[in-house]
Amino acid sequence: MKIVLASDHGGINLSKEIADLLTELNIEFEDIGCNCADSVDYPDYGIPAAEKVANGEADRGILICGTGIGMSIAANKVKGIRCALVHDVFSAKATREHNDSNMLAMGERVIGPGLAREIVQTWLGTEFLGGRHANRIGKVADYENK
Ligand SMILES: O=C(CO)[C@H](O)[C@H](O)[C@H](O)COP(=O)(O)O
Repeated sequence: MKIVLASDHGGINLSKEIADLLTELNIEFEDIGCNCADSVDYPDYGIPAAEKVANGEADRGILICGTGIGMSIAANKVKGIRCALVHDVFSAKATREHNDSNMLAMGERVIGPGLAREIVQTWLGTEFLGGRHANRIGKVADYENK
């Protein structure tokens, strides 16, 4: 599995933590920035990351900003993206099982590194359940494709 990782200035510390985690887990990833303390705009990183997932350059993506909200809003504008804003382990599992989320957004100003690591490991390790949930995400895709 290949992951694309992106953050704005509000998420650089947590982004480094998640990069370390992915390295420890031996998971291939591409970090597209920003890797900078200067103020940047989250769509400039979140949208290119989402495009990489949408076009198959990456299997899934992890986005981090101050709250995760801006990144998730931006990513979900890209066709085919189901980006889940998650700050607890229960939701990390549920959004894979029920939503087949292909991107995860978190906020460095909201949660600490230990919980973020647990969320990422849970999200990466949980499979989509399909069935009734596939019908539901299919309805979202139908609307998106209209
Ligand atoms: O987009 C966000 C909120 O929805 C992110 O948390 C940003 O990181 C945040 O808005 C950046 O804020 P700053 O005051 O410019 O550092």
